[in-house]
Amino acid sequence: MMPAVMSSRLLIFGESVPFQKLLHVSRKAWFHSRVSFLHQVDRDHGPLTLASLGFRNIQETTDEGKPNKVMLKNSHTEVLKSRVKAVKSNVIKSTGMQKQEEIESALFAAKSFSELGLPHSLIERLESEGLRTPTDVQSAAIPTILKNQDVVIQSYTGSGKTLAYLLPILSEVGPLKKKPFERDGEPNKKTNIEAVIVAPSRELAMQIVREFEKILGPANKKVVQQLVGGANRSRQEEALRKNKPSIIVGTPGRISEISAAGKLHTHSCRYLVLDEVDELLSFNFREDMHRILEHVGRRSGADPHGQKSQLSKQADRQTILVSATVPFSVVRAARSWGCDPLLVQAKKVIPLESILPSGPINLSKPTNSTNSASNLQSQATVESLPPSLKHYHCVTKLQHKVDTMRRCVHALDAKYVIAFMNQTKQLKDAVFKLEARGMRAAELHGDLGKLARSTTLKKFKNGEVRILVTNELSARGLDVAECDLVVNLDLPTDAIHYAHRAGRTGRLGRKGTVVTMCEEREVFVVNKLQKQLGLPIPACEFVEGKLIVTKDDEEKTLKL
Ligand SMILES: Nc1ncnc2c1ncn2[C@@H]1O[C@H](COP(=O)(O)OP(=O)(O)OP(=O)(O)O)[C@@H](O)[C@H]1O
Repeated sequence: MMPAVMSSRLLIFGESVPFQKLLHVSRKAWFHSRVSFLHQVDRDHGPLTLASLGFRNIQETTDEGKPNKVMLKNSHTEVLKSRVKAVKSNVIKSTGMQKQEEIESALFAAKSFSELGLPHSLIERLESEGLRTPTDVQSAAIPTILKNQDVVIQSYTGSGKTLAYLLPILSEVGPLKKKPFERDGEPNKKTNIEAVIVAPSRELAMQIVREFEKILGPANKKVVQQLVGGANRSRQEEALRKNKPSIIVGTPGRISEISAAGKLHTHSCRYLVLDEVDELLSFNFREDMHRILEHVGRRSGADPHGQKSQLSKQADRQTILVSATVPFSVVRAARSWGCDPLLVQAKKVIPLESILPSGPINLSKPTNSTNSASNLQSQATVESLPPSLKHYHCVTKLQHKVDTMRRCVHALDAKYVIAFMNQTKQLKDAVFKLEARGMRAAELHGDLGKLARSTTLKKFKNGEVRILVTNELSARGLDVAECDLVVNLDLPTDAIHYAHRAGRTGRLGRKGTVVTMCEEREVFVVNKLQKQLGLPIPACEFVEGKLIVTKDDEEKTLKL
């Protein structure tokens, strides 16, 4: 039995850490079990996010009173602690053994990128792009990744998670990397592909490529190459051969296809990043993700099923998992794919081992034992949404939804609107109606060709199109800073989908509004979302060009 220690705020008796056990299971078997777990969670309990999970903010010990693996791996977080100011100290008195951790209470807020251990060349590039101050999640993630830790990065939409992993990678890979004298040890030998970044959609992968190119500068564009589906594969293979990029960014299908054809050599790759990892765990990507996880940063010739070879293989690459929403399936996958991974959030870095599948606890908010599971789960999902967002719902008949949206756009004087629908046919009809009423609208969905999709996105970004009517394709990752209104013309399937859709507005601290249109019979779904998200979504109407919150709802939501 593992003794559990009580903190002043938490009392959680834990599961035994499954990591060692997992090492005995063939990788294929556990990958598939992760996938089915994700589906199980979604089906049975609705969406789970990280903060809906339990944390042990304590160090554990073995029966003999020796520190266990969790304790030993915390030297890094100790280092981080020394760099930051602890805002609160939890004095944990335990049964005779044990140091304590205050990792969760440390405040990570660097005032400049130069405080984070990045090379000068990279900081110069950041400055020339007008990037001076890191966001909270960047302050926490960059030094952690630079210490070669496997990590799961979780923070709300639009908080800058891309640069949080991109900068430490560019610090070690490509022309801006640390000079030998800036490093602690010997410079690494140049390998072929040094970093692989996987994203679930073409648009997101292309956006990540643009972010890399922006930081690398025009002279170094060839360091990074995109391998996305829907584009000419032989041209991509030719570019790989000619340009010898150090970093590739792509979608699972295309990366695994080119890898299977023997045209992509990633065995000595140092970084594997899975952006929107919870989406990448979905059934659709299972085969391709399996291949990527088996090959990237894995030396060939090793026995894929032996425990020893798996351990040595695990040390070969650094695995970085990223999303605003992290269900427990991701936590388990991270433990299996990585080596003692850390969870990095905006203001805390904690060992992933300390997260439990039960008892949703959010350490950033005071809690007590009387909190219901749904309340705690709600707090969890809130962490995936920017705090500056305003949420409303509007009850309307199905046939009036588009007109109501038009009035909503006028009432809020929104300039960049993203409207989500679930079916392509209805989506096209909505665009038709909007255009007929003189609004500049365009459709964006998977049935469109690559060129049409990128042209539409460009038009939306440069303001030619005011309302982008789209589906789940655009819910994740799409970064249009100016987007000031998100409208759900159809309800999202669950709170996680709501969070990603909503997160297209209010990016990086900007203001944003989310309005969900629903029929009378659908109001119960909105009520459920309110509970799961732990935030008020009051009813509103659009009267005389103004958004008016319904009186009853104002009172109800105040009680939330
Ligand atoms: N330190 C910074 N200073 C200024 N702008 C930044 C900084 N970090 C990131 N940004 C910008 O903020 C925007 C949002 O960043 P990013 O897309 O990485 O967010 P995200 O957390 O990954 O969001 P999502 O979860 O929706 O994918 C981007 O346009 C990015 O260039």
